[in-house]
Amino acid sequence: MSTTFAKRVAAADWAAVAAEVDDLGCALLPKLVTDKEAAAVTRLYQDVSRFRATVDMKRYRFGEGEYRYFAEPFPEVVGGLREALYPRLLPIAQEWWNRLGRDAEWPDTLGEWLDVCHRAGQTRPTPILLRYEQGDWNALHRDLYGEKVFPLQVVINLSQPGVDHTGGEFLLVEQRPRAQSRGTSVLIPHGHGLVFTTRDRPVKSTRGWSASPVRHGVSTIKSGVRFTLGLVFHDAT
Ligand SMILES: O=C(O)CCC(=O)C(=O)O
Ligand SMILES: [Fe+2]
Repeated sequence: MSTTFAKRVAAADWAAVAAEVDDLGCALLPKLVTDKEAAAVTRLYQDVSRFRATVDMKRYRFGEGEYRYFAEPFPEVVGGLREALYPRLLPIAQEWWNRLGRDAEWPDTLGEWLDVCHRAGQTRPTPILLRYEQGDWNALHRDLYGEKVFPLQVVINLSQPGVDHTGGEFLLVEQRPRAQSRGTSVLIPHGHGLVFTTRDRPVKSTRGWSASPVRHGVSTIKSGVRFTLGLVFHDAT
């Protein structure tokens, strides 16, 4: 079964993905979940036993909408994709830290990296299922949960833009050194992933590489409902 997810992830042109992430801070991935899987994961939202916590985004001023943190054991597609994506994102992360003169501490497999997180006290799982209804939105933010950070993450649109929802564009804002910020918006196709910068990334200037902080969010859902699966690669305190 894990080979299924590895194959889907391998279908991306990873050299092109790396180049685009270097250019824009984010890049679309191929279809990572089938329509059937997307519907099944969406349906899980109602089964509270599959989750460890629910967050009302308005209450924390995170925007409006709701999300739930998956509890272990994860649905196969969640665990399988997270594991298959990690080794593909790893060389990009390593190259970024190399450019920034930082120590790249991530081991070769997700399991080993999560052990590192756990030893540092970041023991709680971070995959989330988000639900946005009409009028909901996600404020620009960064998913940092402690000192241990993996610099890239993936979000998958379980809904079909233009059919299940209008609006609800993924937003990315990059703070450039000594300049105004740059914004990018992406309408993520049904079942596709988007890889994006979690905290900061190297940007080249005349003075060499410097780290540009990046934030992400979601524009207001104009109509319908939008469910997404968020895969962060570090665990939480
Ligand atoms: O719903 C989205 O597109 C983004 C959700 C999010 O903040 C995340 O995946 O970290
Ligand atoms: Fe996020």
